[in-house]
Amino acid sequence: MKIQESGTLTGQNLHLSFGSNHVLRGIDLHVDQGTTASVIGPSGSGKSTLLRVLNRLIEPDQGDILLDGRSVLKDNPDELRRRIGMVFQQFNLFPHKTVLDNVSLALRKLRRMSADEAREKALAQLDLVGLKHKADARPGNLSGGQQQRVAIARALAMDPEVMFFDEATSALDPELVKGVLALMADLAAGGMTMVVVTHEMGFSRNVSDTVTFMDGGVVVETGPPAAVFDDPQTPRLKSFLSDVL
Ligand SMILES: Nc1ncnc2c1ncn2[C@@H]1O[C@H](COP(=O)(O)OP(=O)(O)OP(=O)(O)O)[C@@H](O)[C@H]1O
Repeated sequence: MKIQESGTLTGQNLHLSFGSNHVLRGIDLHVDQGTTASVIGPSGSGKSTLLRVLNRLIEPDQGDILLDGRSVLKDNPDELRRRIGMVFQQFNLFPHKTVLDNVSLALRKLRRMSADEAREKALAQLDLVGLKHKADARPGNLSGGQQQRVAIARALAMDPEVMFFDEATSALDPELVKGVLALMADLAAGGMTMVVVTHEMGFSRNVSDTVTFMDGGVVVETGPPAAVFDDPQTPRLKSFLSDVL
């Protein structure tokens, strides 16, 4: 994996409404380059929406997004999405293409690599996630955990500065969750900058540098895992933790 020397990401006072539903109500989130921020909170609190706003799949109504201290809102949104890799709950692989083609396609189309170059890079990336031997398989013949590791390889192949994970293990059978979380932990330990929306409290506590607890579209508490999990300050976080731990 190529570790980037840039990738400090900041969301400032982000607001977003869907019609009359004010989903993000002034969110601040800061992730230093080389660190992992996890975002936790009850269903509907706005976690996924925050990720989509931070990579400009949805434009914020208000607020700013900075990469390495520079606002990116006036840039072409494709430029930001090129710099941020995204892994979704539902892998989003092309079912009719091989695993290798799934990983190499964007390298050829967006990075204009030759077929040989893209193949080489895709195989190296698949090797990193332990799936080089599945290069010629179709996604449907892989387990959910393997498919998610292919999706991670596909995102990493683009050399992103930051990786976003949106409940990457929520669709997996319990026995497959561990392998994907272990891969994510390896990436974090290797210095990747990551924002991880997760219901996996063990991962959040053990792997993150910071934990942000959202509820009702606001950040209720944020801090290092020990503070958030062992010394919650607000009734809302106390109640959430007593429900999920
Ligand atoms: N595309 C959309 N159009 C309209 N409303 C939306 C859209 N996406 C999300 N919402 C609404 O925004 C709110 C926040 O949803 P979001 O998916 O961000 O929450 P979440 O914290 O990620 O929840 P979960 O943990 O269940 O995934 C919800 O009320 C949801 O119904």
